[in-house]
Amino acid sequence: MSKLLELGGLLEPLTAKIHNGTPTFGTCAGMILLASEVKGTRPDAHCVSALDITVRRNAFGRQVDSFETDLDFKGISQPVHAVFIRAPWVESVGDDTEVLARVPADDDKGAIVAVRSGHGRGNVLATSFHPEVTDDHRVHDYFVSMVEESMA
Ligand SMILES: NC(=O)CC[C@H](N)C(=O)O
Repeated sequence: MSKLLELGGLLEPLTAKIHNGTPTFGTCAGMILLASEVKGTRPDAHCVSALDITVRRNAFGRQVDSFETDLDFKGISQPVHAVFIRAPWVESVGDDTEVLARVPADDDKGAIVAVRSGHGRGNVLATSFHPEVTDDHRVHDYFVSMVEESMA
């Protein structure tokens, strides 16, 4: 993903736009791109460093280890059904990064799978899972609220 952005001359303007405050939501590979540190990636991969997080690519295993589960998501009242497709997880977060969801604690040690910058005020959201493949729009609604707050 970062290679294509670089080849297309988009990496620099996209990075600048995100750092200038444009609300941004990354899912899965998008989370990896937004991270400040990435484990298990190519040495020449770039990241946008819009979130102070360390992520590990393919952390839950190979394509056949893709799975679905229900998650508690901070700011959304009922559990969210989450689809993980060869997903990354977040290994650590900086002081200014809010953890919004983890996989259930008995699975994969309760790994962090949703984060937001700036403790409820930041403009950058990322999930390890793919809310765009379900009919549940609540995570997208959460992002729309972030966009509205950024314009208030
Ligand atoms: N569904 C996805 O976006 C998968 C991401 C991919 N496994 C990666 O590490 O780049």
